[in-house]
Amino acid sequence: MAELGYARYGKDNIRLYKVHRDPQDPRKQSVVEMTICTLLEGDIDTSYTKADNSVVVATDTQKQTCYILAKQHPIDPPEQFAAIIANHFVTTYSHIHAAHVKIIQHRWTRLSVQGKPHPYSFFRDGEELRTVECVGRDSKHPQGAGFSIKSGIDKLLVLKSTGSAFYGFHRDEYTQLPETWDRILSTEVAATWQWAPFASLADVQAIAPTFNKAHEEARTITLETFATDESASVQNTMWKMSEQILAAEPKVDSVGYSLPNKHYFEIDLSWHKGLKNTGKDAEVYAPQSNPNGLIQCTVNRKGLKARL
Ligand SMILES: O=c1[nH]c(=O)c2[nH]c(=O)[nH]c2[nH]1
Repeated sequence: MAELGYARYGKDNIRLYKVHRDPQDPRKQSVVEMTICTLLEGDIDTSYTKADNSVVVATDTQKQTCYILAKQHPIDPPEQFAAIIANHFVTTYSHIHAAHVKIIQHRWTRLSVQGKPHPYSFFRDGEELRTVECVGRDSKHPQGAGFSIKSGIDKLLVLKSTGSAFYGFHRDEYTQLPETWDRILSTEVAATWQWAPFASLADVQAIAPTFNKAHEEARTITLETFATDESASVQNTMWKMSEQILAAEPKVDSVGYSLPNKHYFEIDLSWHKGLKNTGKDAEVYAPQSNPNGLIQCTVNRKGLKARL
């Protein structure tokens, strides 16, 4: 009559902070703060259907494991740390066949005092996040053993006050939007890049420095393309960003963007003494919270579609 479909369980919102002290000067420090989600899959159906807790690696155990692994291993880059956690679960427990690990890394940027980087003080320079989604599988998993890793940037808020147009779009009896050759463009960037599959943890570890390099490249490409592209549309600008990330990082199979179009409406003030505030005279705008456009795409490296 009933059978279990989707079944995963774990600990969400595991908050973790790690300090690194310079061995030469222990007051010279760097810090990383992250929020982790672990979800396990495997031969766990009986915990749902038969109240059999013997197959349950408690969610508290999953949390403690993250702390212990953080003590024993580097947590930078987060891609490698996510793979270390996933690998632990699928190799330690023979009935766990996949571990899904998400990491959100929060910003702590070193602050400067009188122009000099301070050895142990940091500030939150924006809500931008670095993200990782890693799945580690053992050989009993239907997809076979290996690691899939998707890196990303989230909540990166940007605005340009000109250099964006939107015209030539389809018009019919439902269309009210006028064409524009000069508009404000603002979005909160969510970008992801999917790495080619890894056969083992050792393969992930072998390219560890590439993860930070790719993050920097993707961030720079996103920001610089946003700024310099004479944008014809959000669609076309995000395509240009995606193409460049694929070109910059050969081990990336596909790139995805999800960009809300955060509208700023012109305000007609002509009712007040003929004040000119539209078209080329527009200076005061009304930022809109909703509704917003939402433009998404995934751009694949040519020839790889089959494996994604
Ligand atoms: O860049 C844009 N893409 C759209 O698809 C769209 N639709 C819309 O109303 N404004 C915009 N802007």
